[in-house]
Parts: sequence; C-alpha cells; structure tokens
Amino acid sequence: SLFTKTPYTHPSKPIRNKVISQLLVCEPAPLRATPDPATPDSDLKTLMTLCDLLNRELLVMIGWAKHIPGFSGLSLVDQMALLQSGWMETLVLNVVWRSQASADELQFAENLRLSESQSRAAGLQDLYTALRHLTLRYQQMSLTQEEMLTLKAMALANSDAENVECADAVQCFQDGLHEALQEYESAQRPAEPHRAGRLLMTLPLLRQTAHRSARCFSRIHTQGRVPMHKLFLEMLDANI
Ligand SMILES: CC(=O)c1ccc(Oc2ccc(O)c(C(C)(C)C)c2)cc1
Repeated sequence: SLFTKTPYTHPSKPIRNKVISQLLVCEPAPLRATPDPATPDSDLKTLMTLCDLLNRELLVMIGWAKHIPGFSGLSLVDQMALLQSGWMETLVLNVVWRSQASADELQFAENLRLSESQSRAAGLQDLYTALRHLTLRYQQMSLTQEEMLTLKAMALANSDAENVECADAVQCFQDGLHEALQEYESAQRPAEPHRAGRLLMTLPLLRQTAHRSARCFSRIHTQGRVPMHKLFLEMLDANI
C-alpha cells in the first residue's frame, strides 16, 4: 500500500533486518502511571498505581505479541501458552530497559520512578533488588534498543511453556528470532563475535528475575492489602 509504515531508523544505522525493523515498528508507546487523584499519597497508593499500570501493560503486551514475526503463525492455544509463561519476562525487560538510564531507580513509567527506599517503603525491596541486578547487567553490556526488542520477543518464544501443542512451530518461531539476532550482531561494526551469545546467556538471569518478581507479588497478594485485577491473577496463577 502507499502508506506502508516504515520504521524510523537513525540515518547512520539503516536497519536491513526485517524482523528487527518489524519489532521497532510494533513497539508500543510507553504507558503512563495513572495514580488516583482522590486517594491520598501512601505506600498502598503506590502499590495500587503499580498494579493498575501492570494490568494495562498486560493488555498492551497481548496486542504487541501478535505483531512479532512468526507469533501469529502459531495456534491460538500455543499463543496463549507462550503469553501465560513468558509475560513476566517480557514486562521485566520493559522496566529494565526504561531503567537503563538510571543509576539507582526503577523506571516503571515515565512518570513513576522508585528509589531503593521508596521500593522498601512499599514492600517491594525484593523486587527492587532483583530488577536492579538485571538492569546493571544490561548497563554493563550497553544493550541497544534493537537487542532489547529481540530479547523481549525471544523471552516470549523461549518461555518453556508446558502445554505447547506444536513444538516444531514454536521452535521455528524461536529460530527466526535467533537468526535475526545473529544477523543484526554480524552487521554491527566493530564486530563483537561473542555478543549474540552473551545476550542469550542473560536469559537465565531474566527467567530468575521474573520468578523473584512473581514471588514478591504472591507475598503481597497473600497480605490481602492490595486489590488485584482478575487478568493479572489468572496470568500470575499460570506461572506459579
Ligand atoms: C500486584 C503487586 O503487588 C504489584 C507490585 C508491583 C508492581 O509493579 C510493577 C508494575 C509494572 C511492571 O511491569 C512490573 C514488573 C516489571 C515486575 C512486571 C511491576 C505491580 C504489581
């Protein structure tokens, strides 16, 4: 069509990689936190604002996944299985990416940053520690946006869902993303032959960070102080 959406690429770095340029185009705009103006500021309000943000992120992520090259080719059962097992890792990468510019804060949204002390006050010290550890890992590697987008799609594709119907189709989906990462890294100058492998070797830490985050949510849910959205609880149960 006349109005094909071409991704914005920095003039010096033309993206020839079809998969990565598609991921750039379908990356959703970051969401803003929407604290309830009628509720007085408190640690509980912080938690409720974060819960609301997470719930909206979940809905946006489900729409985003459909645009990942290869995802829509999977059966609906397998699409749901990957989302139920990989959603947390995908959202963790979003927050870790937004926090790359910060030395000691977590940037959950452009208008919601938490320091270590604010995290602790809200009962999120474990979450803060886990997310900051992963953030530091990627800061040390100077992760690029293209690499983050590819890792996010890989986290979903490689989420080791138990009840996958067609393992071959999921493997093919994974291979397409792996190929895109290899192609992207091979095109970088100066060449870093180990970079693609180093990025894949951060995935175990991403998996661990997602599980630490889920444990934090379960503890808060058990305390019963924070109302949690139905979709979030369903997705959380799918992981626990
Ligand atoms: C239920 C509850 O207690 C809770 C606590 C913190 C929270 O903050 C978050 C907001 C967005 C978001 O994407 C993430 C992760 C990156 C950890 C998924 C956490 C969300 C829910």
